[in-house]
Amino acid sequence: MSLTGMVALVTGGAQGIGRAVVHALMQKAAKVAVLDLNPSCGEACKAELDAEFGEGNCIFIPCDVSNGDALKDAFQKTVDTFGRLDIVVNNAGINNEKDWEKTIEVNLASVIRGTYLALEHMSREHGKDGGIIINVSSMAAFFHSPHQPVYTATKYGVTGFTRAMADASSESNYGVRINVVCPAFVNTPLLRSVEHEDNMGKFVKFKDDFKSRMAKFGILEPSLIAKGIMQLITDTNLHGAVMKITSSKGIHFHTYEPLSA
Ligand SMILES: NC(=O)C1=CN([C@@H]2O[C@H](COP(=O)(O)OP(=O)(O)OC[C@H]3O[C@@H](n4cnc5c(N)ncnc54)[C@H](O)[C@@H]3O)[C@@H](O)[C@H]2O)C=CC1
Ligand SMILES: CCCCCC(=O)/C=C/[C@H]1C=CC(=O)[C@@H]1CCCCCCC(=O)O
Repeated sequence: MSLTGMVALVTGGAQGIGRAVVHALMQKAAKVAVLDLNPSCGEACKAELDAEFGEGNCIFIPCDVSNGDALKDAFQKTVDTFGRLDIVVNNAGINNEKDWEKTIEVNLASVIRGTYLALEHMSREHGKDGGIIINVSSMAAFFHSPHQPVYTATKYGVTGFTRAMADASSESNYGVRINVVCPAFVNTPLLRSVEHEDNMGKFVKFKDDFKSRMAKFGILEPSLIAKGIMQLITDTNLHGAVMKITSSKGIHFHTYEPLSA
C-alpha cells in the first residue's frame, strides 16, 4: 500500500525505533515530520533522508515533547508545511528511574498530549478527514521487572490509555484508528541505558537480572518494529489493537478476556 499524499508525524524520530519508522514511511511515499529533542541527530537524519528520497519530503522539527506548547507548535508547523496530517506515531520515550517524574512526563503525559493533538488535526469532530495514531508501549507492560518500576508504569499507562481512546474514537465516530505496539528488547541507545546508574539509580543493582532477560528473550532490530508499525498503519481492519513484537513469536497480537456482563 502506497502512502502517497499522506503526511506523518513521528516523535523521537531521529534515532532508534522512530528513525526506522520514518524511513519505512518514506519508502511508502509519505511525507514525514521528524520531531526530536536531539538537534544534531535530527539534522543528520534529515540530511540522510533528503539524500535518499529527495528534498521536500521530510522536515526536522526540534521539539521536547514534554513541553506542551512546543508539541502543539510542532503539530501546527507540520500541517502548515505539508497541508494535512494523516498519521501520528507517538514514539519518543526515555528510561530514567532517577528522574522518574521526567519519565512519566515523556513516556505517558506526552503520549496523551500527542494523541489529543493528533485528534485535533485528524478527527471528524474537528471537521477533518480521519487518520491513524500509533502509540509506542513496551513488553514491560506484560513482563515487569524490579529494574524499571516507573518505566513499567508508564508503559502500562500507554497501553491502557490507547485502548480506551480507541473505544472513544469508535463511539464518537472520530474516523481515527488508534493502536499500540509493545516491543520486547530492541537494539537502540535506549536499551543500553539500563547499565547506567545515572538512568537506573538504586535499581541499577538489578542490571545483571535485566541483562539475563535480554540474553534469554533476545534483542530485536528497529526495522522489525517499524514493520509492525507499518502493518498497524496500513491494515484498515486494525483499530484498538495491541501488537506485541518478541523474538520468540515475532509480530503478534494480545487478546484480552471480554468484559464480563
Ligand atoms: N529499545 C527498547 O528495548 C524498547 C523501546 N521501547 C520504546 O520505543 C520508543 C523508542 O525508543 P528507542 O528507539 O529504543 O529509544 P532511542 O533512545 O534510541 O530513541 C528515542 C528518541 O527519542 C528522542 N527523545 C527522547 N526524549 C525526547 C523528548 N522529551 N522529546 C523529543 N524527543 C525525545 C531521543 O532524542 C531519541 O532520538 C520509546 O517509547 C521506548 O520506551 C519499547 C520497548 C523496547
Ligand atoms: C529501557 C529499556 C527498554 C526495555 C523495554 C522492555 O521491553 C523491557 C521488557 C522487559 C522487562 C522485564 C521483562 O522481563 C521484559 C522482557 C520482555 C520480553 C518478553 C518476551 C517473551 C517471549 O519472547 O515470549
